[in-house]
Amino acid sequence: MLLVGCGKMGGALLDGWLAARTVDHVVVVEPQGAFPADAGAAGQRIVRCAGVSRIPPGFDPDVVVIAVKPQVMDEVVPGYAGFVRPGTVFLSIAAGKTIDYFTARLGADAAIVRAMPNTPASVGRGMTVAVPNAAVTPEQRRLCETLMGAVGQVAWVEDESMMDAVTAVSGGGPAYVFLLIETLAKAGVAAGLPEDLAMKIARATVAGSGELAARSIEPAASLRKNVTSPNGTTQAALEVLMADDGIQPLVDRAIAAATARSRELAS
Ligand SMILES: NC(=O)C1=CN([C@@H]2O[C@H](COP(=O)(O)OP(=O)(O)OC[C@H]3O[C@@H](n4cnc5c(N)ncnc54)[C@H](OP(=O)(O)O)[C@@H]3O)[C@@H](O)[C@H]2O)C=CC1
Ligand SMILES: O=C(O)[C@@H]1CCC=N1
Repeated sequence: MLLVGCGKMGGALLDGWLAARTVDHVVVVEPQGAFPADAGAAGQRIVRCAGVSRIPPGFDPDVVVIAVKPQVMDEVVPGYAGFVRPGTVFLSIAAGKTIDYFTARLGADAAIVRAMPNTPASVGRGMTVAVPNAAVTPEQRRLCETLMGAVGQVAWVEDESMMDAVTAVSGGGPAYVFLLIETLAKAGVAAGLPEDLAMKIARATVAGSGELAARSIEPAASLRKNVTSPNGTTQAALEVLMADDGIQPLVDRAIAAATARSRELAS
């Protein structure tokens, strides 16, 4: 594997792949980012290069993971056109950047999977949605499925235009959940709790609820109803959160803004 960019998301994926031992030989192109502490553990060879020109000659990766920011893509991607070979698939995790964007710079023969993972991949609980181009072979699709499946769940779509909304919902989703922890804790402080206790119970509640949602087969609405005693305290809160001007229109606006931003990043 060749990993181009090992920042927050590329690093999270590499952490997950190393922990799951999905990869054993990775060349990482990363100007100055941090490396996982266990990089190069027994049986794993992780080679770091400061730039594309430093990649060991003859290195022939089965997959090139593109994990740099969309804003530097124009200067980075053309440098990897030399890796377009029948046995190599490009796996982009960039927000906004379309398959056409990559074929314009790598050539029409390039096998490209556009994917959108999220940072819980670093603990094996990621969610990745992916779309392949016509040059991707069934074997390459399986390889990408194996990589993304090693760090969480995978869903494939055939309609690439869905990727903007996917980016808004699951790509950025962890940030909204962490914001929920912050807002719950702040509200707890406003209601009279000490800051450390408010943060502890907010974090544990979101983490525990996430785990319950992951393990339960009940729909989210049922899990919500299980907490909501008739005329109890949760109902009082939900009447505020589920009012016409409550959380739904706010989240609708947030997701619309992120979706629009993903479309803007395409060019
Ligand atoms: N963060 C997230 O939760 C998610 C991010 N993504 C996508 O992942 C991609 C990376 O985002 P993120 O990890 O957040 O960003 P980061 O800035 O954390 O990571 C990008 C990394 O690429 C490095 N880099 C810059 N130029 C080059 C280069 N020429 N060659 C190789 N590496 C280079 C950067 O180094 P330096 O800092 O030194 O410039 C940095 O470490 C983006 O396209 C984003 O849309 C997708 C899903 C979720
Ligand atoms: O904020 C971003 O643009 C990236 C894509 C999804 C999560 N982080």
